[in-house]
Amino acid sequence: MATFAVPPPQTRDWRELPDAKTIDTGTKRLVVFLDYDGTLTPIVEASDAAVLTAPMRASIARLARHAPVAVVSGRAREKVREFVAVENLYYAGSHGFDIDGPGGLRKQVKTSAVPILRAARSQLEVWLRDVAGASVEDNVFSVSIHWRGVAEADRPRVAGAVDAVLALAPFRTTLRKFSGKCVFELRPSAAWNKGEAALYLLDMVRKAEGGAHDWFDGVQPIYVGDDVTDEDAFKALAPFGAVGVLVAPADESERPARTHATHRLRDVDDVRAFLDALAARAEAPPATGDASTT
Ligand SMILES: O=P(O)(O)OC[C@H]1O[C@H](O[C@H]2O[C@H](CO)[C@@H](O)[C@H](O)[C@H]2O)[C@H](O)[C@@H](O)[C@@H]1O
Repeated sequence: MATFAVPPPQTRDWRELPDAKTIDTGTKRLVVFLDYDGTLTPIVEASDAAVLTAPMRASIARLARHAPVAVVSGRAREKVREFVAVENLYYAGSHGFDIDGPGGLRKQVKTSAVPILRAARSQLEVWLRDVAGASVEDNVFSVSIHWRGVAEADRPRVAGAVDAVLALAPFRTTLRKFSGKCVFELRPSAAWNKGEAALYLLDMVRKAEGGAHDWFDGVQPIYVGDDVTDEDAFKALAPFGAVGVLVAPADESERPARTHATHRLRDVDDVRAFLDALAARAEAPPATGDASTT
């Protein structure tokens, strides 16, 4: 059997990444993955206030006319679908545990954990009801415990409540804790994350297009995200030559210092301009030798 070595993905300081204007998208077929919070909408105080603007919706819809587009979010699939409200996209909610897409595609990972997550959420609501500014968000296949609005002095109480609930049976064996931007997340214990979901979706796009295994040689995956949970996807897609775009404002204190992304953008406005540039490229393919997005 032939073997080949896949180089390990590189981590690097995000401040040293080139910005997305320099991406050579070549003539390959694009497959675009988009995180939601912090990527398509700015980070805001109240989770439910992070609604998509009409211009961003139009840019996503425009690109989706030319390339498969997937939204990969920590939010519940139904909620992110409702917020984005563009048809014919792939939607992966709860960090990829709950997926749907065109043609009736449906994949749910660890459905057995859903009632356990519901029970954990109820416990957390009790533990946190006296902590001003804390909130518990039901993402169906995950639970988000928000502490952005919690006073500095009370933040240890939030972390303590999450750890106390996670120490109880059956949670301690079935759930795992992760951290994001001013949020703790409980997810099912499983070898699944945004990276696995992105690989699954890439293969589903291949199947939908009737591609054989050499189909992967002709595609250019692009993943745009801003949070630590997106690092799994940057890493998983790297062997496919993916362009990983980190949305990282210069003053962003919530960014990890090192990333598996290959490029960066400053903010949500830059993301929209980037999506428009990709769509424009598909509408008027660049002449040979001029394949960048600008
Ligand atoms: O994977 P994502 O689409 O980036 O979702 C990650 C979490 O995003 C949301 O929380 C974050 O954004 C909120 C709105 O800007 C902000 O208030 C919060 O502090 C952030 O953590 C969402 O509410 C979570 O459910 C997602 O898991």
